Amino acid sequence: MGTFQIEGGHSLKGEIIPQGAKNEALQILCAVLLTSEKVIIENIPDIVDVNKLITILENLGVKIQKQAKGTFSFIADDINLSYLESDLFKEEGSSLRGSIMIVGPLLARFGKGYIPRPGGDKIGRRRLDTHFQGFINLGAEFRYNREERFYGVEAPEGLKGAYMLLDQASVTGTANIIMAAVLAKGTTTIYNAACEPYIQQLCKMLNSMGANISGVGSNLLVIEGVTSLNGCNHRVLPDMIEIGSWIGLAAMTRSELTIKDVSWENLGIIPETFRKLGITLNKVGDDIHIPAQEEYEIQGYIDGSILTVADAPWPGFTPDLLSIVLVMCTQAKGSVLIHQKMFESRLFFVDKLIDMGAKIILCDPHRATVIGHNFKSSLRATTMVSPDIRAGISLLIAALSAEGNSTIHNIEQIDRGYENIVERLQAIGAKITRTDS
Ligand SMILES: CC(=O)N[C@H]1[C@@H](OP(=O)(O)OP(=O)(O)OC[C@H]2O[C@@H](n3ccc(=O)[nH]c3=O)[C@H](O)[C@@H]2O)O[C@H](CO)[C@@H](O)[C@@H]1O
Ligand SMILES: C=C(OP(=O)(O)O)C(=O)O
Repeated sequence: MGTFQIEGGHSLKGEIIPQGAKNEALQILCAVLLTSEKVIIENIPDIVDVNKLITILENLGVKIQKQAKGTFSFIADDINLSYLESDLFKEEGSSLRGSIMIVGPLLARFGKGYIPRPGGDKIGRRRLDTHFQGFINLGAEFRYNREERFYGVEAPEGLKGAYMLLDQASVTGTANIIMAAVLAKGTTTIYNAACEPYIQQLCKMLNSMGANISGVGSNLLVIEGVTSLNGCNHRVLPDMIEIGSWIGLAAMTRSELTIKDVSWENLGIIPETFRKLGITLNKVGDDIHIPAQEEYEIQGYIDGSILTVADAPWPGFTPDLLSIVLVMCTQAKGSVLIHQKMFESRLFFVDKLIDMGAKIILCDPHRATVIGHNFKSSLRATTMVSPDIRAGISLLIAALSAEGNSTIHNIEQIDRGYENIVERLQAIGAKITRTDS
């Protein structure tokens, strides 16, 4: 188990370059299975979840070559479908959430797709009905082995386009159905589609491969099926969740930071949400410049009532930044209600912040009220265990702000989604070291 040792209470300074987006990369990597031609992807983050998916692709027979840091070529011209029935696949496929998105492309191209119950954060129920109902709508037969928790879809005669209204705007579900539908016969209409930048990027990539998807960026996608797709070059966007994490870090440590090349146009409501919490964000070209701020004051509503930050499908605020916003508010001037609507077990980590001296009331599993200290008293250093990826980075930010030495165990959770974090934080002045045992 890996551990971070952190000496907190120091302000940081400098530039930080965001990695490529984890959740986009996971979709884009699965899409290489849709063609036998060469696909080149740039800006792939070097993080555990992405590397696990690359291993799965390798075991499926995809020829993969590293061309430069973050740039790989993929050729899926000789796929080994027997891997899907192996014990190795049961182990590897269940170790991350993103593996679920190999099912759509495999079903579309080879008429069958299997997956063990995928892993990912333990942050509440994470059902897969939207994915499989979508495949059934396209004509696939579905089976589920309850004992082994193993899912399968088959369509020996091929898929047929259909109209569907998704029961929820699932991000990976929409990606999976899109990847199945691009090679289906006829027209598929997906209403209540998720439209996060991850999905928009996937659609752009698929269109550049010869797919015919319209409505990109909206919740109504129309896909005219084609018989085959060709290769392409694709570049993954900067990770908006990492960008939000660095904004939270700058605020909590009262540091001046510049986050480079953030792709402002793809950040949606994220900058405005941080501004409502009193953070100054300057747009300098495509960078975010955050000046060192002695304090940041949470704005109220026009009628004077307390601000709520809640998650929602895009263009709403992403649930993956709520833990970071929460930790940041522990030192804000004012109070806020954090409402995590999507996941029912994602706020329990606040116990650790309460141990550190934060003023938080967990109202119920979905809602927490935070009363900021306005830096009148700092958080206390402590020893903690990272429960999930975003709680993990939030605890790390708390530790960097707290006076004294903190220890965070189970940092493998953070490794899932943050590249080379120790070196990158050290480069801006953080006192952090890592031990692995
Ligand atoms: C690998 C990957 O890309 N993971 C992301 C993806 O997970 P993932 O695609 O697994 O998440 P889903 O979008 O399917 O659903 C997330 C949760 O929100 C609930 N839900 C979803 C849509 C909706 O309209 N109403 C609703 O209540 C679902 O029931 C579920 O509990 O999207 C999540 C939601 O942005 C992010 O937290 C994850 O980081
Ligand atoms: C919940 C997340 O990831 P995953 O869906 O891969 O568990 C996340 O990135 O915050």
